[in-house]
Amino acid sequence: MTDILQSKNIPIIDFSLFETNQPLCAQQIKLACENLGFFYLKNHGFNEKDIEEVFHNTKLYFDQPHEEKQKFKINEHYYGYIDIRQELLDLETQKIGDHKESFNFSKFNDNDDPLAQVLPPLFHERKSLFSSVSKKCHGLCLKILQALAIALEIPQSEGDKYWFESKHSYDLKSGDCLRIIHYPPTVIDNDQKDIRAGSHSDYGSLTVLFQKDIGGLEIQPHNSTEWVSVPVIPNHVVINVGDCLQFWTKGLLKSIKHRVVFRKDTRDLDRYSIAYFFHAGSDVILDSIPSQLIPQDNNTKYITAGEHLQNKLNVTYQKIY
Ligand SMILES: O=C(O)CCC(=O)C(=O)O
Ligand SMILES: [Fe+2]
Repeated sequence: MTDILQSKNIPIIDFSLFETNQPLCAQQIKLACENLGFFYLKNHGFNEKDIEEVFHNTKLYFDQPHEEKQKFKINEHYYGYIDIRQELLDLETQKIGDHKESFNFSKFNDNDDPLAQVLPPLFHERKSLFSSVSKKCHGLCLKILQALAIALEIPQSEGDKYWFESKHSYDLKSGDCLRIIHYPPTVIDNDQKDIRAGSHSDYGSLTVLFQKDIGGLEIQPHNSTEWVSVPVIPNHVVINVGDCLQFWTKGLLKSIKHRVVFRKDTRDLDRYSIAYFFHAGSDVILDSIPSQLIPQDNNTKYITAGEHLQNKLNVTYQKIY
């Protein structure tokens, strides 16, 4: 209950509005992205059974022996298994890596791509489930970007509501990734600071996040030092803006910091989450930006074109290899 109260400032948007009242849906999404960059969606169109199945297989996968998981460890494209403490998201304050393990899936292309990710047997057998959820996440993000383009009034000459969409086709080469995450209970005693996922912002366009049962996700609103809990609300997904969208809109839409902490009541329990990181095609990120995306009276310090994203990418690679 406390959690729900704490989350009162995080908007909950009914996504059935996208079909019934697109202008209203567009305004609500734009407002949420301008203020907090984080919001819940209900009536998002996912089949709850599919999401349950993904969580079920996520647990089965991480329950396997360590050697089994290591057989498909993270590759140079950032797909595969990432071990506990291998990723460190907050370089400034963390002394040890995140207390989590994860598995990154690349996009699922139907053609026989010789470079396609080779999946562990457990996932290979359930490829159609993971492929369908990955594509649904991608499709949902495209709709959210359409809503944003409507609210930002991108003119027809620039591609109107399809401006963002043209840069995010499923077949473009991009950093898109479906990630399953397991946060085991902490093994460090209470006096030492341990964290499930250090403070960071996501560097793509949007992230779709499915939480289940165990909370711990927190956000730090823009210009604030406070951390606000993002509790689990059954059948709701969490959406957040990434750095790329903040960059394209010169800070109008906010990519804010978030982290996953050990809460006292659940520090002894395993936590699982599923995230979809939605990215623009690598070759089109720096294409020209319609002037409508540049707010007229914005005091936000601009992020330098591309450098920020590049830095983030380099950081990601450095900490793994
Ligand atoms: O597991 C979560 O709730 C959040 C994970 C996250 O922020 C990330 O992997 O970027
Ligand atoms: Fe994140």
